[in-house]
Amino acid sequence: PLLIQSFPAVKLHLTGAVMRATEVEFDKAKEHLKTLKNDPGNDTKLRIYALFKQATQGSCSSPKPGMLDFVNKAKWEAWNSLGNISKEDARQKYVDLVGTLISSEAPIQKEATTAGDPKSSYQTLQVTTENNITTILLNRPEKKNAISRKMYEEIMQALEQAGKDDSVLTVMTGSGDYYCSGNDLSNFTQVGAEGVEKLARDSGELLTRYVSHFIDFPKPLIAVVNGPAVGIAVTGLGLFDVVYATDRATFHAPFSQLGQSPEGCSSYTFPKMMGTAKANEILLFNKKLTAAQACDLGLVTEVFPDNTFQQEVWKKLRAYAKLPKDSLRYSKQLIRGMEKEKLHAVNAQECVRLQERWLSEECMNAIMSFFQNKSKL
Ligand SMILES: CCCCC/C=C/CC(=O)SCCNC(=O)CCNC(=O)[C@H](O)C(C)(C)COP(=O)(O)OP(=O)(O)OC[C@H]1O[C@@H](n2cnc3c(N)ncnc32)[C@H](O)[C@@H]1OP(=O)(O)O
Repeated sequence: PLLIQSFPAVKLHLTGAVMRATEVEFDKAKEHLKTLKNDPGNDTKLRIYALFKQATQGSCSSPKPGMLDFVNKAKWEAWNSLGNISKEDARQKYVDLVGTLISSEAPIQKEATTAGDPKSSYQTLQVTTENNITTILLNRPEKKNAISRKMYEEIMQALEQAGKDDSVLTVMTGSGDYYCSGNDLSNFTQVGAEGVEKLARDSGELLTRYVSHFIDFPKPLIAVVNGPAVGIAVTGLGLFDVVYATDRATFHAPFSQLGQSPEGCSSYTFPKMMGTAKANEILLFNKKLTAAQACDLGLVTEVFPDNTFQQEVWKKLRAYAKLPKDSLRYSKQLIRGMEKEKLHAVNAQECVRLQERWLSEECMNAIMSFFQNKSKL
């Protein structure tokens, strides 16, 4: 219902009848769509809309709406971008896309409502345990899962619980069309009576603790990157043990553009992983990577087609989660243990530099510019 309310055009078209071979599947997908609990985000809603139009009416032939008619122009562009794909192909893609959205919510709906379970008390996350896997779902899809102060605290709390619970693996993933758009820029606009210096100090302390939770996490930690990742959601990936990404994901760490500097230990993990020259393009010059490029550079373990991403990844993870828990834990300790001290030192150094950066004119201008709607990435 959330999806339908927020995108009335889709509702309008859901009433149309389609007399085709996949009619039953297509009709089922339309019904399933109405049961989605989480808003999948504008990009996905536009794709659903476009596939629906193509499946029911064929290629787009209507005139392009005017420049100022933003909503209809975005819808027209999404539909037009499907070109000449057949109605049958569009119908299949529609069914696949809805299936992916539903399956990404399925395990969550089953467990998140357990009465008295501390996992159900999060405001910015959904945390569930099933099949020996604890999943931390970043759950602010309307803000592209930007990490607010509350969310930083809740992720740390969820990691502490997951580190101690009976699960074998811990997974982090995003709700909606983004994995995560990085630090919530409004974290820097909430200046208290004690001024910006205090805000920068508190932010540095928060970030140091946040990154430390990843450095010290004792079990295999897996990122299921379901869409674009920005800023700290990219840099922190160097502290995960395995990173699976949809081919729709992009990886962007635009620090100099934002007047900031690298964090999440990326000033150490990225050059080590991919070589200094490649790391510099990303960390100094804001290069946005495709999923395939990120995989070639070693930041991503494997890339999957978007329409089978959830099925393929979760099948793999369920198999891994049957492996002996202690063996995995000790193996991770051997692989990562030697570097822990170094990583904590890098984290501390990065946070000191960031505290200075957050007080700089370069950074303040970039944040103001974003909120005045002048600059998106
Ligand atoms: C405690 C301090 C710790 C600091 C740690 C430091 C970390 C460094 C970083 O993480 S740097 C990266 C910071 N992130 C950004 O600069 C991303 C900013 N966002 C964008 O450029 C765009 O929103 C986008 C490209 C991610 C998505 O664009 P799109 O057009 O698809 O969607 P919208 O812009 O309409 O987004 C929907 C709403 O979400 C809000 N939003 C998205 N990202 C952020 C964000 N990072 N911070 C705050 N708000 C964000 C956006 O404003 C829209 O909100 P609205 O519907 O209320 O307008």
